[in-house]
Amino acid sequence: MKKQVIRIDGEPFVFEIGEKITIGRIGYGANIEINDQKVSRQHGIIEAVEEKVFILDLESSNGIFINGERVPSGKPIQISEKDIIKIGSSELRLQSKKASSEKGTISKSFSGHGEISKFKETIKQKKELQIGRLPNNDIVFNDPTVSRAHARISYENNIFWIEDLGSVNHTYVNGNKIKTKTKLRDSDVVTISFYAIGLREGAKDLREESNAINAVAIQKIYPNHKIGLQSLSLEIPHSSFVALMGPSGCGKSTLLKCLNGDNPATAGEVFIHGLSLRENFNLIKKKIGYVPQDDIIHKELTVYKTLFYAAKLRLPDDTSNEEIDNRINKVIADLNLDQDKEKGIKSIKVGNLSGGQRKRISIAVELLTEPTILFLDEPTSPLDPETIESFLTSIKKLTSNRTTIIMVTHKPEDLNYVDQVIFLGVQGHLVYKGLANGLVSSFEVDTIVEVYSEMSHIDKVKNKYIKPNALGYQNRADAEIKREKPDSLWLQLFWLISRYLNIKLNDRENLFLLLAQPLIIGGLVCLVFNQFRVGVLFLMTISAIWFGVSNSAKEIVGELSVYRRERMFNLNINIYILSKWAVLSLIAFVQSLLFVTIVYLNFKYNTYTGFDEVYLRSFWGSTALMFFLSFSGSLIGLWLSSSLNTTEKVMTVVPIILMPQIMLAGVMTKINTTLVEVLSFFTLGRWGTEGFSRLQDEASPDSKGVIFGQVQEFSASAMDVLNLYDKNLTNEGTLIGGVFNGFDQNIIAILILNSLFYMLIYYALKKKDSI
Ligand SMILES: Nc1ncnc2c1ncn2[C@@H]1O[C@H](COP(=O)(O)OP(=O)(O)OP(=O)(O)O)[C@@H](O)[C@H]1O
Repeated sequence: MKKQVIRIDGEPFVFEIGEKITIGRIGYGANIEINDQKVSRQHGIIEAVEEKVFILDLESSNGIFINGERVPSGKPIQISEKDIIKIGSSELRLQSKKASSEKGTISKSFSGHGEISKFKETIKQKKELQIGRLPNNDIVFNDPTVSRAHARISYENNIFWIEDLGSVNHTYVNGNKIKTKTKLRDSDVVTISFYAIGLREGAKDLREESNAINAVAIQKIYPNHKIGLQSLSLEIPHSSFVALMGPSGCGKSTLLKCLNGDNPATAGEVFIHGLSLRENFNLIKKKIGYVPQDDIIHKELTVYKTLFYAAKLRLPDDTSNEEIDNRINKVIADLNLDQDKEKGIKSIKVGNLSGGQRKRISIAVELLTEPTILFLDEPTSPLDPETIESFLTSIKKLTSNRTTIIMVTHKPEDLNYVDQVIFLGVQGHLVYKGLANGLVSSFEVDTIVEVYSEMSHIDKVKNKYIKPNALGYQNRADAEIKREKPDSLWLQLFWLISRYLNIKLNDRENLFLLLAQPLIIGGLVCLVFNQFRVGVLFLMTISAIWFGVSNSAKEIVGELSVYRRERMFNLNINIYILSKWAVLSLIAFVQSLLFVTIVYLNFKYNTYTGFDEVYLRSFWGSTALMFFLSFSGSLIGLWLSSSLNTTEKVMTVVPIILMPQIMLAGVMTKINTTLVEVLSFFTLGRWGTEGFSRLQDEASPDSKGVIFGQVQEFSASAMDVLNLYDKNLTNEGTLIGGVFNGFDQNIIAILILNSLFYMLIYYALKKKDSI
């Protein structure tokens, strides 16, 4: 339906062609109410007949003036964008359509669906209207980002009020989140997800009104001064399927990330369904689906669990399991993933699916939130032609559900499925936007391959460059985007831990190896040491550190695409680190327990060692220390995993981190210079071995033992026995003095190192944020 916009004292009011709009004094049920005693109760009418708009004076007392002249009453007068219409002290102007579409801002008003004056009356009569997702509300917005009971509009003491009912995604008035019950004026616009409500006009879905995307003069310059995108403007209508093409490195992914907020433009502004991406990022991010080039799912989980955890992490907390089940079934059906009803895809592990199915599961994850725009970065690249056909057919079907799809592709055959094409030439120049079948002819060539070849030459690209039209636009790219916390940090932690545990438990082979590690290494320690000595403690320390580092080193780098996508959505960095740490600690505990049990039993009951009194003392103390060292090691591993971008690099660096733990522990060789001592402060190897020795020292009674085959009396403790073998681990070193001279102090030293590693992990993860 075509629309016209009239501005009343600057406030827009949208109406449909063919609709009669009444103008009158406030309180008398007119469509446009003016708060002015000079305005009659029924003052005039505005009506649009096709492209022409007329105004009629209903024999009002004080008349209607056009450009200073009073119009005769009872006679429709045609008005244009240039006319200034005065009614009482208010000024009305017909809005230029050109201006509204170029500026790309949302019209703040509503179609009204013929209910314009009734809305206020309804609130007055009912005293309050509740808005929410469930059918028992007075106004139902059936969308996962709307809470069950989201907000309430009420009428008290002749004033209209709006109040948020503790919703997950909040209620906004004129773009500002409301925290308390707030007065609602006629001109105010309440937004809840992509729905808007105004007193004058009632409720409407913003997605029906405006382009899915309006990009106004956006440009991207990377911090290294590389130009990612030359200034360009774009309008993408809703429910369209758009291909984004261009030669390698021309800026397709850059454009995609500017449009979806993953890495925003450095100039210009993007509007999603009329809402500024920057100002409304926290809302918009929940209604955008984005599947980057890499899959955003874990191979170890089943399809159902993948979707279940994604739903738990992304949908509002008040979404019931039944609603989640329904959504999972719907997205599976929407993507044609339920064809094999017999076997059922839900129980299959993602790792056992084909590339095409995996891509669809990544998309299914995104569809759970019913995104209004779906961004896909080269989804068809790894697929064979037959799979592409069924894949794109199911993707295209989504547009009939009001989803707009923007897909980066290199494949000319993909154009058979899309409505529009955006083509970028080298160095980020926009050279074509329009219908798919007009692409080749617009370049006066015969094939798409030729378009690629032409647009790889900068001189040809410059001739075709479509400069942006951004008249009157103010650059607001500096406006700050604040990330919102997830609804509940505890729930996020709970679901992340639960998912991570599931991933670990489902990877049976790896789990078996993790548990085999302490048994094999612990067994070897018992085998090679026929007497309990400091070397055993040293190896316990190094094993603990090694377990921690190796368990965690691949854990972040291996799921970087999942991390990035979830971070963009609402992942909290501290919660993410804690979830990793919690599960890794559990593994570390089991490993430590197994290791210590073997060593303890061996040296206590294996008489071959010849020591009655010297064995691993303090079973639980040793287990606790080994566990503590192992989870400290896992922080080192997580730090490597978060700061390096490939698993290969991480594995290369692991020995560089591990060797100093061995060399600087004071066991292989004496700590005999200040420099070595200072360096040893930064190793867990040093504090761990020393801690173990002190633990033994404190836990052992003065003892008697067999050394070098002779029974000797010891006035001191087992620690001295150990030191008879190796005096290297001493505190005779220069700097240590009395500061860390004790078991407690060893623990404090490790805690200090842990804090340092934690900060390094946080910093490395934070650095991955583009906004
Ligand atoms: N984070 C970044 N920092 C600096 N330069 C970047 C960054 N990301 C991309 N670029 C540069 O911006 C240009 C556009 O890159 P982009 O990845 O958007 O191209 P593309 O068209 O998607 O490439 P491809 O088809 O190969 O995926 C390239 O020259 C690239 O090197």
